[in-house]
Amino acid sequence: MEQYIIKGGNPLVGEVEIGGAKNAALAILAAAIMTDEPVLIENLPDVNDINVMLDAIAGIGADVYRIDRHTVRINGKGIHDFDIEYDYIKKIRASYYLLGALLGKYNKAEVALPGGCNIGSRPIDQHLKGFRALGADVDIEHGKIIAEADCLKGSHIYFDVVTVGATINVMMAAAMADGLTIMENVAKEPHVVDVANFLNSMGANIRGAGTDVIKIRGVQRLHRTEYSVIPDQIEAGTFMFAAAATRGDVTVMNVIPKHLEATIAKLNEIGCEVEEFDDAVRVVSKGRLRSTHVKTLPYPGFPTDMQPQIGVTLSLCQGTSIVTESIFENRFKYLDELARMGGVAKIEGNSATIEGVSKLSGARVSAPDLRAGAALCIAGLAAEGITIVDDIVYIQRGYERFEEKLKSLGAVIERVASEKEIQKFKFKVS
Ligand SMILES: CC(=O)N[C@H]1[C@@H](OP(=O)(O)OP(=O)(O)OC[C@H]2O[C@@H](n3ccc(=O)[nH]c3=O)[C@H](O)[C@@H]2O)O[C@H](CO)[C@@H](O)[C@@H]1O
Ligand SMILES: C=C(OP(=O)(O)O)C(=O)O
Repeated sequence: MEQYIIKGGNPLVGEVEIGGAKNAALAILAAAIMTDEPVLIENLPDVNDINVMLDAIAGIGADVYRIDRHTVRINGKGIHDFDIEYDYIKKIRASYYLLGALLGKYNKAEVALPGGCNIGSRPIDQHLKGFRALGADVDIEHGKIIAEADCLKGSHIYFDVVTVGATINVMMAAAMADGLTIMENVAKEPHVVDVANFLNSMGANIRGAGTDVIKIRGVQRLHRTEYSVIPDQIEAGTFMFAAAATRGDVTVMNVIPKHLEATIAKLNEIGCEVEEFDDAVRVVSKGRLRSTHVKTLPYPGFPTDMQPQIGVTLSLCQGTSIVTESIFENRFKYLDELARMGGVAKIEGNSATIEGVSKLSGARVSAPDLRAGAALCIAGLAAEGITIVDDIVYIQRGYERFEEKLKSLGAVIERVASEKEIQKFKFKVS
């Protein structure tokens, strides 16, 4: 098992290139199999979840040709199997997108119940409600979701909760249904818009993505396209909070500043200077930062996927901050790990009260999930002494060359795989 070992205390300084959005790319890869013509996708992040999705679609017969680390050509013509057996696919959340894609194209799909980070109970009832409204029979048997329809028919669907996954999944299936689908109370995240744009570039007729109501007029076939995935707002935000927590000066490059508004607002509130450019944002963090309150909400609210990163930063701000997690009930596990480093927080229900401390001290901690793992690395970078982060396999699900990017900003961090390497690192930096 690999670990990160970090010697904290260096302010992060410099420029860092942000990759394509994992959560947009995963849905786009699934949607790419909905045509029998070749689709070229650029700006893919080279992370584990993407590789699992590529293997899964190749496993059912799609032609997958990796042009380079960030570009792939996919042709769904050869798909011969609508049953996703592939062992790893059930471990990723986005496996559920293959249901919408296969159901839309072939009117049938069998996919293992999805996994993903253990951040809450994560039901998929709204996905199934949407498929059923389109006329599919949906059952769960032996750990698999089995969906089938004679013919999908457009429908009027009101989602009971705002869900990114169900919005995208049902949108994919409806793209090839007969007639008009109207989806209300949908998610407005940038990746919902990106997937709609991608499907439209293949000939779909989807209007309203980015608002509360999406209207989809089904088409009979989709066609070839070339598409570049949007930048990852969560990767960008992670580096922005790393700059804040280490009192650094970091410019995140290749971003869409509009997608980062909630993050920028919170950085301003705690006392960072934030400068916006056309496709870059600079964060300068000087002196002691001050506390603030934050509540996670669907976009354009503050993203739940950035809650651990701001939580760690707030633990180094003067005063008391309250963090309210309104999307997933189990996203505070990083605070228990942070306590080993001197962090002070009290969790009550879906709120954490974080008392700012003047310093954190390095310790051995475990990444409980993807974003919590990244947040603990931020803590290690800001702390005095050496931090070891175990279970970085979670971080590798969603961050490309994380340690290399951090190193380019002056961080002292290594990816190691044994106690011997840990000792070697300690000797080198002592
Ligand atoms: C692979 C991927 O893109 N994952 C993202 C996706 O997860 P995911 O698609 O799982 O998250 P959703 O947006 O669907 O979930 C939002 C809320 O709706 C609830 N819900 C969801 C579906 C459903 O059928 N029933 C239901 O009650 C969930 O429990 C949660 O409280 O969006 C989350 C919210 O932005 C992000 O944290 C995840 O990083
Ligand atoms: C929680 C996340 O991913 P997943 O939904 O795939 O678990 C995430 O990207 O922060």
